[in-house]
Amino acid sequence: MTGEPLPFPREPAEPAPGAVHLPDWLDAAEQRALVEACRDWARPPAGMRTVRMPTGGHMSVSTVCLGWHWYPYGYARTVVDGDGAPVKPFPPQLGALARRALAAAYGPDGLAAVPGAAGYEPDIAVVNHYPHGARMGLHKDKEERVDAPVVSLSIGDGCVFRLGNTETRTRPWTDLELRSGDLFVFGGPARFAYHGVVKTLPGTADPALGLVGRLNITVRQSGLV
Ligand SMILES: O=C(O)CCC(=O)C(=O)O
Ligand SMILES: [Fe+2]
Repeated sequence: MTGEPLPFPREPAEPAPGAVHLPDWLDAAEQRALVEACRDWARPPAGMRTVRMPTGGHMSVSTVCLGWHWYPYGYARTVVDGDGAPVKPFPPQLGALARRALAAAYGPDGLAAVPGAAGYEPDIAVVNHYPHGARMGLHKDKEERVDAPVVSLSIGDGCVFRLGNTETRTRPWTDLELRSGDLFVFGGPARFAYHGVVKTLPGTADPALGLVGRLNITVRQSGLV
């Protein structure tokens, strides 16, 4: 897979108003650095764990949060559904990267038109690891109190990402492939759209990343104090 020419160049796309996909936004060195950072963030205390849902089952992804700890369904400063430790701090470099991401996605002149984009002050990162076979059902990121965009970075195996609508968990939706290094932003009218991961594409990552499965980092602004 890796190293072979792609059948066609992947172009920037706006699959829905406010939702922007920039393929290959992170270079190889940035991806490797984020993989290393994720390894550190994954360590206990307040390390990576699978989230237990109120229905009793566990999510198939493993998750670690920075800044604020997400649990179903809220944010806390400690791992209230785990070891109880204080959540690791949100790294300022991730904030700077996310601001660059918004400028790239919307263009310097487009930022003003997207709520919360121009003065983006993210304070949460949710890091998900998808082992082979993991997926994420359609959901909204709705525990944040403000409508500032969500910045999503994908590393490792590709996946089929489903962007739905804001009203229902049903069609219409758009399926797109997110690959290692891709940036996906959802803000504006797409900020509270349903979305999920239908499946990962095992074996599609560059082995040099030293990563099994897929990593996704979403950067968000909580609006919490
Ligand atoms: O893995 C992805 O691309 C999406 C992750 C996601 O939707 C979430 O963490 O809320
Ligand atoms: Fe989400």
